[in-house]
Amino acid sequence: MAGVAKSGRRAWLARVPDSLLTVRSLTRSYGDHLVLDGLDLDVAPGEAVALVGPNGSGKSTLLRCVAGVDEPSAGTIELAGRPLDERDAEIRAALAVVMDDLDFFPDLSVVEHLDLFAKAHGLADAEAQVNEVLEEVGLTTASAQLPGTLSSGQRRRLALASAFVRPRRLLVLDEPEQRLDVGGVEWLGERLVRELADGLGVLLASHHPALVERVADRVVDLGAP
Ligand SMILES: Nc1ncnc2c1ncn2[C@@H]1O[C@H](COP(=O)(O)OP(=O)(O)OP(=O)(O)O)[C@@H](O)[C@H]1O
Repeated sequence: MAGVAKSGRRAWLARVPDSLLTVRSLTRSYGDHLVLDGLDLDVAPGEAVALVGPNGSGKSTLLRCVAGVDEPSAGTIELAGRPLDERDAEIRAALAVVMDDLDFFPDLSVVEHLDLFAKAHGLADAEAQVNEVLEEVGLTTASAQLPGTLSSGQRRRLALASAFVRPRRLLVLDEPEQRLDVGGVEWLGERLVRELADGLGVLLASHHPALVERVADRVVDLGAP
């Protein structure tokens, strides 16, 4: 499957040449441990690229570099032709990230978290958007709860919901299927397919072959020799 665009469902992608995410010669080492060695990667609008590979092969490292929370040792990352820089408001507005290590404000409820994300990004209809996403991820009845009182799967749903209440052009998702129940993974796949149909780009790392098969146009195996 690697490097091969799926035909049919999104065959029109062949006519969308612009790269949303452009990674060139990306190298990341920790001390003398070379994790990523001169990696090139493109994600086009409406395209999903899945990173697969064994534990420790560098998937999260790559995603952290793309998310701007880790510094490449060498190489360049551009989003819609602009160098990745979290001080750039357009970059911040374009990039929605859900990483492996979930991070919440302990004193903000579920609905307050989503409000914060929506309002921070200047969403005009923040309340309606938040309510819609709460319903979609099944957290309406838990909306007044603090993150610490949620189950681990509910916390994952909250993290995903935060990405869907804000503007975005590229979704960066590190093992988004983690801790979701069967229905949750089903919903996630369906939601990502809708995001792709709306022209968003998706870069995800996953250990869930069925999710990868469902959403990914291309698979990059970081464990391949
Ligand atoms: N801050 C760090 N300092 C030192 N080594 C690190 C650091 N971050 C990651 N590494 C190393 O980089 C390698 C790649 O880690 P990474 O988390 O990217 O793997 P992964 O493919 O996401 O694995 P998994 O499937 O387990 O999530 C590992 O050997 C890890 O120990």
